[in-house]
Amino acid sequence: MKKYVLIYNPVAGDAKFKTRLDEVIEYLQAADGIVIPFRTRLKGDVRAFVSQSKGFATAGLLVAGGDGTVHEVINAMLAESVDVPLGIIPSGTCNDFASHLSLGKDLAGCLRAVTGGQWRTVDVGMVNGEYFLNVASAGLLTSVAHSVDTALKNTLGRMAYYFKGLGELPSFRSLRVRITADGRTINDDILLFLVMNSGLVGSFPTLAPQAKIDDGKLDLLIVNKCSIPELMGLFFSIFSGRHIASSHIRHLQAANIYIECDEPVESDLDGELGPLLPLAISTVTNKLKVFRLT
Ligand SMILES: Nc1ncnc2c1ncn2[C@@H]1O[C@H](COP(=O)(O)OP(=O)(O)OP(=O)(O)O)[C@@H](O)[C@H]1O
Repeated sequence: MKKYVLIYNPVAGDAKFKTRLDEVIEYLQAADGIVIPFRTRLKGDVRAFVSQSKGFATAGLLVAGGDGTVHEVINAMLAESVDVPLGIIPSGTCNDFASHLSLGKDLAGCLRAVTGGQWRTVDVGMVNGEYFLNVASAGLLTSVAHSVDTALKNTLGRMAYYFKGLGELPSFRSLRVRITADGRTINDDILLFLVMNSGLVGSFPTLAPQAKIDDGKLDLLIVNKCSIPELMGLFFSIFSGRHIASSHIRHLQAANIYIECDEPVESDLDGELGPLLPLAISTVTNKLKVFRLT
């Protein structure tokens, strides 16, 4: 019998995943599996559960939630040296990393990836001692994911993010940053930066077209200071991938990135509140396995 644990966030996305637990149990049992479910509550309880369930979850660890829940789970797995594949059941608002893996809202499809037993190794990022799976960022729009009210997210979904983001535009000032990326130094007035693993962030699929989740590198995308009309133009050019060529954008790939700013700026890691700048970011390879579609 294959043994799994399932960590699920009851309030992620539209808060509906919890009504489908029976389907998950039925699917896994039909494939000779047994699962212990764990309902997330407060920050930190995931790590305690992962530590205690270590000897049980020999076939895999499953997570149902959004990018924030996956973030907590991978941090717990890596801190506790849990070396089993991770199965992602996307049920959050954006689910960027899962979308990059082509895991959609089809529950049976995600479970098929788990019971199929095929996995791949993916990179993770590390910033000031904490792991991130998809993105570390700071500046304009980057606090939106962790500052939007959960109830609003449950009802409006992604629109809640977009409304909140639009509200930030008129009052935002640029940040003076110094960035060192694999020995190259950049001094710029910027609106925001994103350090990406998959390149799929905020449901925009093409933010870093060259990004790969197993190349040992992270993709740094900087939006330099510009006017609101220029920013809006940039925003629309993302859909065609033309933003990369814009004079307001700087894009590079690096394995080690150090970002500092004169002000105490907050960062965001996978949609959760991250540490204040400065950020010492590096790529960690060959530490995390994820189930993949066959
Ligand atoms: N039982 C709970 N009640 C309230 N909040 C919870 C509970 N369990 C987890 N959380 C919080 O939910 C947040 C993570 O949500 P998650 O990011 O997975 O979903 P989302 O915000 O809907 O999706 P996404 O990040 O993909 O846009 C974390 O901040 C975590 O502390």
